[in-house]
Amino acid sequence: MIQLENVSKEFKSKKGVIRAVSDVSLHVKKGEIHGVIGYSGAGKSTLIRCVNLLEAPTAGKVRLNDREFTELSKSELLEERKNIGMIFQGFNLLRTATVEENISIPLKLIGVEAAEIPKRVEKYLEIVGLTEKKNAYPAQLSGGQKQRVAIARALAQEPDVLLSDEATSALDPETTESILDLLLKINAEFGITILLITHEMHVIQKICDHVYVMDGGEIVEDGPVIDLFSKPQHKTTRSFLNTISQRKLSKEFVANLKKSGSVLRLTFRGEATGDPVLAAMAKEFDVKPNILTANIMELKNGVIGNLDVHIAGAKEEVGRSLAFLKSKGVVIEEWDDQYGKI
Ligand SMILES: Nc1ncnc2c1ncn2[C@@H]1O[C@H](COP(=O)(O)OP(=O)(O)OP(=O)(O)O)[C@@H](O)[C@H]1O
Repeated sequence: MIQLENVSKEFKSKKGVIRAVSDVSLHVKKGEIHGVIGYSGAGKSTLIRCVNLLEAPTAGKVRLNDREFTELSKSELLEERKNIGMIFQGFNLLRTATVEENISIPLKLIGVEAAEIPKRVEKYLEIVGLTEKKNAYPAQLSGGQKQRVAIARALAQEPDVLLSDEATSALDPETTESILDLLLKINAEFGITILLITHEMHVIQKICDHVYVMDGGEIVEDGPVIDLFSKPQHKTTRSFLNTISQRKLSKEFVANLKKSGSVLRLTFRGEATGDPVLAAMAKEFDVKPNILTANIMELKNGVIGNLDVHIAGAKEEVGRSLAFLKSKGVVIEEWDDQYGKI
Protein backbone atom coordinates (compact mmCIF):
# COMPACT_ATOMS: atom_id res chain seq x y z
CA MET A 1 0.00 0.00 0.00
CA ILE A 2 1.31 3.45 -0.92
CA GLN A 3 -0.27 6.58 0.47
CA LEU A 4 0.72 10.17 -0.15
CA GLU A 5 -1.05 12.85 1.82
CA ASN A 6 -0.82 16.47 0.68
CA VAL A 7 2.74 16.03 -0.56
CA SER A 8 4.54 19.08 -1.93
CA LYS A 9 8.10 19.48 -3.13
CA GLU A 10 9.79 22.80 -3.75
CA PHE A 11 13.21 23.42 -5.25
CA LYS A 12 15.06 26.61 -4.50
CA SER A 13 17.10 28.01 -7.36
CA LYS A 14 18.68 31.37 -8.22
CA LYS A 15 15.54 32.25 -10.15
CA GLY A 16 13.35 31.58 -7.14
CA VAL A 17 11.29 28.71 -5.79
CA ILE A 18 10.00 26.00 -8.14
CA ARG A 19 7.01 24.08 -6.83
CA ALA A 20 7.50 20.80 -8.69
CA VAL A 21 4.81 18.90 -6.74
CA SER A 22 1.88 20.70 -5.21
CA ASP A 23 -0.39 19.19 -2.55
CA VAL A 24 -0.63 15.72 -4.07
CA SER A 25 -2.58 12.94 -2.37
CA LEU A 26 -2.86 9.41 -3.69
CA HIS A 27 -3.63 5.97 -2.37
CA VAL A 28 -2.54 2.77 -4.09
CA LYS A 29 -4.15 -0.20 -2.35
CA LYS A 30 -2.28 -3.49 -2.07
CA GLY A 31 -2.13 -5.35 -5.38
CA GLU A 32 -3.39 -2.45 -7.51
CA ILE A 33 -1.62 -0.73 -10.41
CA HIS A 34 -1.90 3.05 -10.43
CA GLY A 35 -0.47 5.39 -13.05
CA VAL A 36 0.43 9.07 -13.03
CA ILE A 37 0.35 10.66 -16.47
CA GLY A 38 1.53 14.12 -17.41
CA TYR A 39 3.52 16.09 -19.95
CA SER A 40 7.21 16.84 -19.55
CA GLY A 41 7.77 19.08 -16.53
CA ALA A 42 4.46 18.17 -14.88
CA GLY A 43 6.31 16.90 -11.80
CA LYS A 44 5.97 13.12 -12.28
CA SER A 45 9.61 12.19 -11.64
CA THR A 46 9.79 14.37 -8.57
CA LEU A 47 6.57 12.83 -7.29
CA ILE A 48 7.69 9.22 -7.71
CA ARG A 49 11.04 10.07 -6.11
CA CYS A 50 9.11 11.41 -3.11
CA VAL A 51 7.59 7.95 -2.58
CA ASN A 52 10.91 6.35 -1.61
CA LEU A 53 12.20 9.63 -0.26
CA LEU A 54 14.95 9.96 -2.87
CA GLU A 55 13.47 13.47 -2.73
CA ALA A 56 12.41 14.59 0.72
CA PRO A 57 9.00 16.26 0.43
CA THR A 58 8.82 19.88 1.59
CA ALA A 59 5.43 19.12 3.11
CA GLY A 60 3.03 16.20 3.47
CA LYS A 61 3.18 12.58 4.49
CA VAL A 62 4.39 9.42 2.74
CA ARG A 63 3.11 6.12 4.08
CA LEU A 64 4.09 2.66 2.91
CA ASN A 65 2.31 -0.36 4.42
CA ASP A 66 1.23 1.82 7.35
CA ARG A 67 4.77 3.00 8.10
CA GLU A 68 5.18 6.74 8.15
CA PHE A 69 8.19 7.16 5.83
CA THR A 70 8.56 10.83 6.54
CA GLU A 71 9.17 10.09 10.22
CA LEU A 72 11.79 7.34 9.90
CA SER A 73 15.44 7.67 10.90
CA LYS A 74 18.04 7.23 8.15
CA SER A 75 18.76 3.60 9.07
CA GLU A 76 15.06 2.75 9.36
CA LEU A 77 14.49 4.30 5.95
CA LEU A 78 17.27 2.20 4.39
CA GLU A 79 15.62 -0.90 5.86
CA GLU A 80 12.14 0.06 4.62
CA ARG A 81 13.42 0.85 1.11
CA LYS A 82 14.07 -2.89 0.69
CA ASN A 83 10.31 -3.14 0.29
CA ILE A 84 10.42 -0.91 -2.77
CA GLY A 85 11.73 -2.00 -6.15
CA MET A 86 12.29 0.57 -8.86
CA ILE A 87 12.70 0.42 -12.63
CA PHE A 88 13.74 3.29 -14.89
CA GLN A 89 13.53 4.48 -18.49
CA GLY A 90 17.33 4.12 -18.85
CA PHE A 91 17.41 0.67 -17.14
CA ASN A 92 20.36 1.69 -14.83
CA LEU A 93 22.30 -1.55 -15.31
CA LEU A 94 26.00 -1.91 -14.45
CA ARG A 95 27.70 -2.04 -17.83
CA THR A 96 30.75 -3.96 -16.67
CA ALA A 97 28.72 -6.63 -14.87
CA THR A 98 26.93 -9.66 -16.31
CA VAL A 99 23.16 -10.10 -16.11
CA GLU A 100 23.64 -12.44 -13.16
CA GLU A 101 25.89 -9.94 -11.36
CA ASN A 102 23.49 -7.09 -12.04
CA ILE A 103 20.89 -9.00 -10.07
CA SER A 104 23.14 -10.51 -7.38
CA ILE A 105 25.21 -7.44 -6.42
CA PRO A 106 22.26 -5.40 -5.07
CA LEU A 107 21.09 -8.50 -3.16
CA LYS A 108 24.50 -8.74 -1.46
CA LEU A 109 24.32 -5.04 -0.64
CA ILE A 110 20.97 -5.39 1.12
CA GLY A 111 22.23 -8.35 3.12
CA VAL A 112 20.49 -11.32 1.50
CA GLU A 113 22.15 -14.59 2.62
CA ALA A 114 24.86 -15.84 0.22
CA ALA A 115 23.22 -19.23 -0.32
CA GLU A 116 19.90 -17.60 -1.18
CA ILE A 117 21.28 -15.27 -3.87
CA PRO A 118 21.80 -17.76 -6.77
CA LYS A 119 18.33 -19.20 -6.13
CA ARG A 120 16.75 -15.78 -6.48
CA VAL A 121 18.78 -14.97 -9.61
CA GLU A 122 17.61 -18.22 -11.16
CA LYS A 123 13.98 -17.74 -10.14
CA TYR A 124 13.56 -14.17 -11.33
CA LEU A 125 15.53 -14.62 -14.56
CA GLU A 126 13.13 -17.41 -15.39
CA ILE A 127 10.12 -15.22 -14.59
CA VAL A 128 11.34 -12.50 -16.98
CA GLY A 129 12.28 -15.14 -19.59
CA LEU A 130 16.03 -14.51 -19.70
CA THR A 131 17.57 -17.61 -18.15
CA GLU A 132 19.82 -18.15 -21.15
CA LYS A 133 21.26 -14.61 -20.91
CA LYS A 134 22.67 -15.10 -17.41
CA ASN A 135 26.28 -14.57 -18.51
CA ALA A 136 25.64 -11.83 -21.07
CA TYR A 137 26.67 -8.19 -20.58
CA PRO A 138 24.12 -5.37 -20.97
CA ALA A 139 25.73 -4.27 -24.26
CA GLN A 140 24.79 -7.67 -25.72
CA LEU A 141 21.09 -7.21 -24.91
CA SER A 142 18.22 -5.39 -26.65
CA GLY A 143 16.39 -2.57 -24.86
CA GLY A 144 13.52 -4.87 -23.94
CA GLN A 145 15.92 -7.49 -22.57
CA LYS A 146 17.72 -4.82 -20.52
CA GLN A 147 14.42 -3.76 -19.00
CA ARG A 148 13.65 -7.40 -18.21
CA VAL A 149 16.95 -7.67 -16.34
CA ALA A 150 16.08 -4.47 -14.46
CA ILE A 151 12.67 -5.94 -13.57
CA ALA A 152 14.32 -9.20 -12.39
CA ARG A 153 16.75 -7.13 -10.31
CA ALA A 154 13.90 -5.20 -8.72
CA LEU A 155 11.81 -8.35 -8.08
CA ALA A 156 14.75 -10.28 -6.63
CA GLN A 157 14.61 -8.01 -3.57
CA GLU A 158 11.08 -9.42 -3.15
CA PRO A 159 9.54 -6.00 -2.53
CA ASP A 160 5.89 -5.24 -1.79
CA VAL A 161 5.90 -2.26 -4.08
CA LEU A 162 7.32 -1.56 -7.52
CA LEU A 163 7.86 2.00 -8.73
CA SER A 164 8.20 2.43 -12.48
CA ASP A 165 9.73 5.64 -13.84
CA GLU A 166 8.82 5.73 -17.57
CA ALA A 167 9.94 2.09 -17.91
CA THR A 168 8.70 1.70 -21.49
CA SER A 169 9.43 5.17 -22.87
CA ALA A 170 12.67 4.14 -24.57
CA LEU A 171 11.18 1.02 -26.15
CA ASP A 172 9.50 0.36 -29.51
CA PRO A 173 5.74 -0.42 -29.50
CA GLU A 174 6.11 -4.20 -29.69
CA THR A 175 8.69 -4.35 -26.90
CA THR A 176 6.55 -1.95 -24.86
CA GLU A 177 3.66 -4.43 -25.14
CA SER A 178 5.80 -7.31 -23.91
CA ILE A 179 7.11 -5.32 -20.93
CA LEU A 180 3.56 -4.22 -20.02
CA ASP A 181 2.44 -7.87 -20.25
CA LEU A 182 5.29 -8.78 -17.92
CA LEU A 183 4.23 -6.10 -15.40
CA LEU A 184 0.67 -7.45 -15.51
CA LYS A 185 1.98 -10.97 -14.98
CA ILE A 186 4.10 -10.11 -11.94
CA ASN A 187 1.24 -8.05 -10.51
CA ALA A 188 -1.10 -11.04 -10.84
CA GLU A 189 1.41 -13.64 -9.66
CA PHE A 190 2.97 -11.83 -6.71
CA GLY A 191 0.24 -9.32 -5.86
CA ILE A 192 2.90 -6.63 -6.09
CA THR A 193 1.56 -3.08 -5.83
CA ILE A 194 2.71 -0.88 -8.73
CA LEU A 195 2.91 2.89 -9.04
CA LEU A 196 4.12 4.08 -12.42
CA ILE A 197 4.69 7.38 -14.13
CA THR A 198 4.33 7.78 -17.86
CA HIS A 199 3.50 10.20 -20.66
CA GLU A 200 1.93 7.40 -22.74
CA MET A 201 -1.85 6.99 -22.40
CA HIS A 202 -1.53 3.51 -23.87
CA VAL A 203 0.35 2.40 -20.73
CA ILE A 204 -2.51 3.65 -18.55
CA GLN A 205 -5.06 2.04 -20.87
CA LYS A 206 -3.41 -1.37 -20.83
CA ILE A 207 -2.33 -1.99 -17.26
CA CYS A 208 -3.67 0.57 -14.77
CA ASP A 209 -6.65 0.32 -12.42
CA HIS A 210 -6.54 3.99 -11.47
CA VAL A 211 -5.06 7.06 -13.14
CA TYR A 212 -3.89 10.47 -11.87
CA VAL A 213 -3.49 13.23 -14.43
CA MET A 214 -0.74 15.64 -13.42
CA ASP A 215 -0.29 19.19 -14.70
CA GLY A 216 1.86 21.98 -13.24
CA GLY A 217 2.72 19.89 -10.17
CA GLU A 218 -0.92 19.18 -9.29
CA ILE A 219 -3.23 16.23 -9.79
CA VAL A 220 -5.90 17.85 -11.96
CA GLU A 221 -8.09 14.76 -12.33
CA ASP A 222 -8.04 11.20 -11.09
CA GLY A 223 -10.26 8.16 -10.96
CA PRO A 224 -10.69 4.56 -12.06
CA VAL A 225 -9.33 4.27 -15.61
CA ILE A 226 -12.70 3.27 -17.06
CA ASP A 227 -14.34 6.42 -15.56
CA LEU A 228 -11.68 8.77 -16.81
CA PHE A 229 -11.69 7.24 -20.27
CA SER A 230 -15.46 7.44 -20.59
CA LYS A 231 -16.02 10.83 -18.94
CA PRO A 232 -12.85 12.94 -19.12
CA GLN A 233 -13.30 16.32 -17.44
CA HIS A 234 -10.00 18.18 -17.62
CA LYS A 235 -8.51 19.41 -20.89
CA THR A 236 -5.19 17.67 -20.16
CA THR A 237 -6.99 14.33 -19.75
CA ARG A 238 -8.85 14.91 -23.02
CA SER A 239 -5.65 15.83 -24.74
CA PHE A 240 -3.99 12.58 -23.61
CA LEU A 241 -7.06 10.59 -24.67
CA ASN A 242 -6.75 12.15 -28.08
CA THR A 243 -3.37 10.43 -28.48
CA ILE A 244 -4.95 6.96 -28.48
CA SER A 245 -8.39 7.42 -30.01
CA GLN A 246 -9.24 8.38 -33.54
CA ARG A 247 -10.33 12.00 -33.56
CA LYS A 248 -9.35 12.58 -37.11
CA LEU A 249 -12.28 14.46 -38.63
CA SER A 250 -11.18 17.71 -40.18
CA LYS A 251 -12.72 21.01 -39.03
CA GLU A 252 -13.95 21.75 -42.55
CA PHE A 253 -15.65 18.38 -42.90
CA VAL A 254 -17.37 18.84 -39.53
CA ALA A 255 -18.43 22.42 -40.34
CA ASN A 256 -20.05 21.18 -43.53
CA LEU A 257 -21.92 18.38 -41.79
CA LYS A 258 -23.11 20.75 -39.05
CA LYS A 259 -25.20 22.61 -41.63
CA SER A 260 -27.61 19.67 -41.65
CA GLY A 261 -27.53 18.50 -38.04
CA SER A 262 -25.25 17.77 -35.11
CA VAL A 263 -21.80 16.18 -35.09
CA LEU A 264 -21.19 14.36 -31.83
CA ARG A 265 -18.86 11.98 -30.11
CA LEU A 266 -20.76 9.25 -28.29
CA THR A 267 -19.03 7.17 -25.65
CA PHE A 268 -20.37 3.80 -24.53
CA ARG A 269 -19.12 1.71 -21.63
CA GLY A 270 -19.09 -2.07 -21.67
CA GLU A 271 -19.01 -4.64 -24.42
CA ALA A 272 -22.09 -3.38 -26.28
CA THR A 273 -21.46 -1.21 -29.32
CA GLY A 274 -23.57 1.86 -29.89
CA ASP A 275 -25.37 0.43 -32.92
CA PRO A 276 -28.50 -0.96 -31.17
CA VAL A 277 -29.04 2.31 -29.27
CA LEU A 278 -28.63 4.35 -32.46
CA ALA A 279 -31.02 2.06 -34.33
CA ALA A 280 -33.59 2.41 -31.52
CA MET A 281 -33.13 6.19 -31.59
CA ALA A 282 -33.67 6.35 -35.36
CA LYS A 283 -36.86 4.31 -34.98
CA GLU A 284 -38.22 6.45 -32.16
CA PHE A 285 -37.38 9.92 -33.52
CA ASP A 286 -37.43 11.62 -36.89
CA VAL A 287 -33.61 11.78 -37.19
CA LYS A 288 -30.99 10.11 -39.38
CA PRO A 289 -27.81 9.02 -37.56
CA ASN A 290 -24.73 8.38 -39.66
CA ILE A 291 -21.60 6.84 -38.12
CA LEU A 292 -18.45 8.73 -39.17
CA THR A 293 -15.81 6.90 -37.13
CA ALA A 294 -15.91 4.02 -34.69
CA ASN A 295 -13.32 3.02 -32.14
CA ILE A 296 -13.13 0.43 -29.38
CA MET A 297 -10.62 0.83 -26.53
CA GLU A 298 -9.78 -2.20 -24.41
CA LEU A 299 -8.80 -1.27 -20.86
CA LYS A 300 -7.44 -3.43 -18.05
CA ASN A 301 -10.87 -3.41 -16.41
CA GLY A 302 -13.32 -3.06 -19.29
CA VAL A 303 -14.09 -1.82 -22.77
CA ILE A 304 -15.08 1.62 -24.04
CA GLY A 305 -16.56 2.37 -27.45
CA ASN A 306 -16.47 5.74 -29.20
CA LEU A 307 -18.60 6.71 -32.18
CA ASP A 308 -18.36 9.99 -34.03
CA VAL A 309 -21.81 10.49 -35.54
CA HIS A 310 -23.69 12.96 -37.64
CA ILE A 311 -27.33 13.22 -36.63
CA ALA A 312 -29.45 14.91 -39.28
CA GLY A 313 -32.87 16.30 -38.43
CA ALA A 314 -34.80 19.29 -37.08
CA LYS A 315 -33.18 20.92 -34.04
CA GLU A 316 -35.91 19.96 -31.52
CA GLU A 317 -36.03 16.39 -32.77
CA VAL A 318 -32.23 16.06 -32.55
CA GLY A 319 -32.45 17.46 -28.99
CA ARG A 320 -35.06 14.86 -28.02
CA SER A 321 -33.02 12.05 -29.59
CA LEU A 322 -29.94 13.14 -27.59
CA ALA A 323 -31.96 13.11 -24.36
CA PHE A 324 -32.93 9.54 -25.30
CA LEU A 325 -29.26 8.56 -25.77
CA LYS A 326 -28.36 10.16 -22.43
CA SER A 327 -31.09 8.18 -20.73
CA LYS A 328 -29.40 5.04 -22.07
CA GLY A 329 -26.13 6.00 -20.33
CA VAL A 330 -24.36 7.30 -23.43
CA VAL A 331 -21.87 10.12 -22.83
CA ILE A 332 -22.29 12.86 -25.48
CA GLU A 333 -19.71 15.47 -26.48
CA GLU A 334 -20.32 18.21 -29.01
CA TRP A 335 -17.83 18.17 -31.88
CA ASP A 336 -16.95 21.87 -31.68
CA ASP A 337 -13.78 23.78 -32.52
CA GLN A 338 -12.31 23.16 -29.12
CA TYR A 339 -13.13 19.49 -29.35
CA GLY A 340 -11.53 19.36 -32.76
CA LYS A 341 -8.26 20.62 -31.35
CA ILE A 342 -7.99 18.18 -28.48
N1 LIG B 1 16.58 19.12 -8.64
C1 LIG B 1 15.84 20.09 -9.16
N2 LIG B 1 16.15 21.39 -8.97
C2 LIG B 1 15.38 22.38 -9.48
N3 LIG B 1 14.25 22.17 -10.20
C3 LIG B 1 13.90 20.90 -10.44
C4 LIG B 1 14.66 19.79 -9.94
N4 LIG B 1 14.05 18.65 -10.33
C5 LIG B 1 12.97 19.01 -11.05
N5 LIG B 1 12.88 20.35 -11.11
C6 LIG B 1 11.80 21.12 -11.78
O1 LIG B 1 10.56 20.64 -11.30
C7 LIG B 1 9.60 20.58 -12.36
C8 LIG B 1 9.06 19.18 -12.50
O2 LIG B 1 10.10 18.33 -12.98
P1 LIG B 1 9.95 16.74 -13.12
O3 LIG B 1 11.24 16.21 -13.68
O4 LIG B 1 9.47 16.18 -11.84
O5 LIG B 1 8.79 16.64 -14.21
P2 LIG B 1 8.39 15.38 -15.13
O6 LIG B 1 6.92 15.44 -15.26
O7 LIG B 1 8.98 14.15 -14.56
O8 LIG B 1 9.06 15.73 -16.49
P3 LIG B 1 9.89 14.75 -17.50
O9 LIG B 1 8.89 13.78 -18.04
O10 LIG B 1 10.43 15.69 -18.52
O11 LIG B 1 10.95 14.11 -16.64
C9 LIG B 1 10.31 21.10 -13.59
O12 LIG B 1 10.02 22.48 -13.73
C10 LIG B 1 11.77 20.89 -13.28
O13 LIG B 1 12.57 21.82 -13.96
